[in-house]
Amino acid sequence: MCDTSEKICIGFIGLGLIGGSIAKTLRKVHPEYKLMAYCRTKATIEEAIQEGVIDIALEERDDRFADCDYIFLCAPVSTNISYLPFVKGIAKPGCIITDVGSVKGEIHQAVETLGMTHQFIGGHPMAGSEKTGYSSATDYLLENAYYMITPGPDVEIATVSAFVDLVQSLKAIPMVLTYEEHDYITAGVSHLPHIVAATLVNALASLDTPEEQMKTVAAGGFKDITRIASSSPEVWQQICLSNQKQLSNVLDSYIRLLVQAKYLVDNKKGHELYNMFESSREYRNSMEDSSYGPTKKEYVVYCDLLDEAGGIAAVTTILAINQISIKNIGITHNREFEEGALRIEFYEEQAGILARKVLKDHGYTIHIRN
Ligand SMILES: NC(=O)c1ccc[n+]([C@@H]2O[C@H](COP(=O)([O-])OP(=O)(O)OC[C@H]3O[C@@H](n4cnc5c(N)ncnc54)[C@H](O)[C@@H]3O)[C@@H](O)[C@H]2O)c1
Ligand SMILES: O=C(O)C(=O)CC1(C(=O)O)C=CC(O)C=C1
Repeated sequence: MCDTSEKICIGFIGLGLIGGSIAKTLRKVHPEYKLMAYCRTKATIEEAIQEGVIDIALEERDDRFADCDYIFLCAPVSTNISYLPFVKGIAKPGCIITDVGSVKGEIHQAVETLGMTHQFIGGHPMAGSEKTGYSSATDYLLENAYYMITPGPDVEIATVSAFVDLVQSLKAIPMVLTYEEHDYITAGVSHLPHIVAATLVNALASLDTPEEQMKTVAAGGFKDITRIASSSPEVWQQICLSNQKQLSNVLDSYIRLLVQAKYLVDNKKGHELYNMFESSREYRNSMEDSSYGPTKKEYVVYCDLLDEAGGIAAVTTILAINQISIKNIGITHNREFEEGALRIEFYEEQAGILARKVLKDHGYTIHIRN
């Protein structure tokens, strides 16, 4: 589909966390591409141009969208749908319109109504964060993340293939599926957890003492499970409204499990409570690191422990002296490593790279896991 003799041109509507991360990654891996964007906030586009990520700032309904080979809709889900009539009118023949929205059913239905099924490929990177905006976007957010792709029924196979290649070039892992499958899966694995996190935080707020002692002592457990409660209300309001049916179904199943858990507590059903925690532990432990979304392999360093007392303390001290923050640390007993190795997880890719260097400089053997 794309005319490869010309520079590939990609346009964005919305340049926040996800649009910004795709643009930054494209700039890194395809420096020759022409990138253009419209963003509601003028300061954002100015920043993106200054950084060399975006070449051309566009107005909201700019004629120059007609030059694009791909147009990425990167606003909240219903807002993306509202831009379809405009992009349909402006897109040149062969231009593929894609989106990054967390729900796919409604946009595919709108695409069908508008007669755009030959030019729309739904997309959804399963990576993100509770943060919003271009300033939180990175050129590595999508790395090792599944990127779900829901092609319109009339898109040519070669065109889907070219899009899959584009996604792969961003170091994401393409997964092609139907929009119905997509919306069922994401209702369970993403939309329900956001409702659980939001309601859990709201429950704590209403249960807390006047002195806010719960808030004061809230530790790792509460914070781990509620990070995503800080996500954008605008983005999540639209997701919940858009995936209403599937979300309502998974909420029903979840509420049944909560009612069951209350019954086990109320009736002191020790054996059943044990089973509940045992089965959740088994399933959770069976998940791969690579499915942890933004916790990328690059953020994890494995190193052999030197044979000395206080081995872990020595490593953490070296990292602390170099001002490298650790997210998590522990010994891993994996067949890949003969004796077991220290697994150190970092918040950022850069921290992992620096840690590898300083630990090597101190004589540690570093393992890269593929
Ligand atoms: N946040 C995540 O973790 C995540 C992950 C994958 C996909 N998504 C999806 O990506 C999309 C964008 O989310 P985000 O996290 O980047 O949000 P964000 O708030 O960081 O960015 C949203 C962008 O859309 C623009 N925008 C908002 N309303 C607009 C309007 N009415 N007209 C024009 N532009 C408008 C904003 O200016 C901003 O550039 C959403 O559809 C969301 O479902 C989010
Ligand atoms: O890691 C996070 O903060 C996210 O919420 C990312 C997350 C999710 O896993 O639910 C959020 C929305 C998406 O559409 C995809 C990914």
